Amino acid sequence: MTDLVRSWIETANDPESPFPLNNLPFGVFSAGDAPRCATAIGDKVLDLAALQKAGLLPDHGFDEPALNTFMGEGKQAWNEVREKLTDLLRDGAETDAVRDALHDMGNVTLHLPFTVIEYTDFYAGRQHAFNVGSLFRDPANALPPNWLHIPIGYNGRASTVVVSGTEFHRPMGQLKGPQDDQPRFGPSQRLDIELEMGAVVGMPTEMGQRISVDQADDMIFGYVLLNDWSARDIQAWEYQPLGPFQAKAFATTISPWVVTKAALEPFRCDTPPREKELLPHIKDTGPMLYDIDLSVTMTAPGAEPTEICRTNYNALYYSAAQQLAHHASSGCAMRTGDLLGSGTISGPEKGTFGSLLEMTWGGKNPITLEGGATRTFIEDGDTLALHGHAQGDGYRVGFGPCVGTVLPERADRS
Ligand SMILES: O=C(O)/C=C/C(=O)CC(=O)CC(=O)O
Ligand SMILES: [Ca+2]
Ligand SMILES: [Mg+2]
Repeated sequence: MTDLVRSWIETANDPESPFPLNNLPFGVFSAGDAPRCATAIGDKVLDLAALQKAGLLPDHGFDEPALNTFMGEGKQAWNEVREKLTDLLRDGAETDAVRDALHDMGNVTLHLPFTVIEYTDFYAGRQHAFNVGSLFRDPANALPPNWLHIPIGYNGRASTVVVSGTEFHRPMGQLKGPQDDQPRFGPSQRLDIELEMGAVVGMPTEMGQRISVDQADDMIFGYVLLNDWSARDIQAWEYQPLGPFQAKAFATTISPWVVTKAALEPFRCDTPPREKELLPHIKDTGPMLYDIDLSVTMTAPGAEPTEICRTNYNALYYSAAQQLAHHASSGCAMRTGDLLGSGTISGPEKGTFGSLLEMTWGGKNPITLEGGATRTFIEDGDTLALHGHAQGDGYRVGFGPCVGTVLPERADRS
């Protein structure tokens, strides 16, 4: 485990700060002007477009309103910028040029950090797959027969991936409960969250090109928190045989900062023991997961937040590198700005489940929130927030907020 790298920006040295010099995540901000690329340091946002203009950083398109140009340049460029920023921000290195490019985090707007080109969602949490299989199908055969061999996924929607803080309306859809003769069209009554992490693809592949797990790992630029909002009633009626469609297409929230693989390197850890030997194209090549503490809070209107789940990214069965290697294995081209959802992260016991569907066991066991309200699924005005950080020795690597508030359904159709 590495130690805290001290910065001349004092708030970055606070052991509770999500953004010490060890982190240096990438995002996009504006301060009443044009969005451009930034990093976070302590309670400040550092304008990378300004540093690029001043000649303190090479031109990686930091003046653009998305990180895609930089993300497509690959590992060497990513690491060079990280080293340069570390030199500029290190304790004792204070300069006017860098000080002038800082903004208070509280005074800026954070935007979607990159243009999401495509969004694929996986299903790599073993306990989640077991729980959902038990609830939707048959507890005796909860895990599908392919699950221990393939990182199962489906192609989701990039069009509705939004940055933390974006509100959205309750989704409408076709609903048919087990007791109903006919489906009807209406607002979802079983709106849920999914606690996931997103892997952000930096380097692309060509159509037909196959990659090893290690090559896939090198292509990943970094990670975000990801809430894959899910309408369980729409899902239950629509999902066979082609998988989720409208049930997960209406909104997906990500955190505003992409935490780089370099920052997470000290927190690498092993995948779990393999119950079936994996095929060569996705075999483990070393520690492939990360030790990242994750939690979820739920807040009813006017009340204080309640922590409803605490778990760890290391509860997954497949790593993002294995998912990416599998994704490209047929010859599918992967592109800069592809977003891969990990799948819902649920640990083995109660209190570690990453969706309300599991926490309330299909809506049968309500949970009680601060202020006394009870919930099975999400009600209008509720706010859900994912939190995540890797804990180092005297510092932490945080992801920033991943928050969304659900508004009532839209009355109109326009
Ligand atoms: O019916 C199923 O088994 C799948 C259920 C899901 O909710 C799929 C999904 O979003 C995968 C995940 O987040 O783990
Ligand atoms: Ca999901
Ligand atoms: Mg340019």
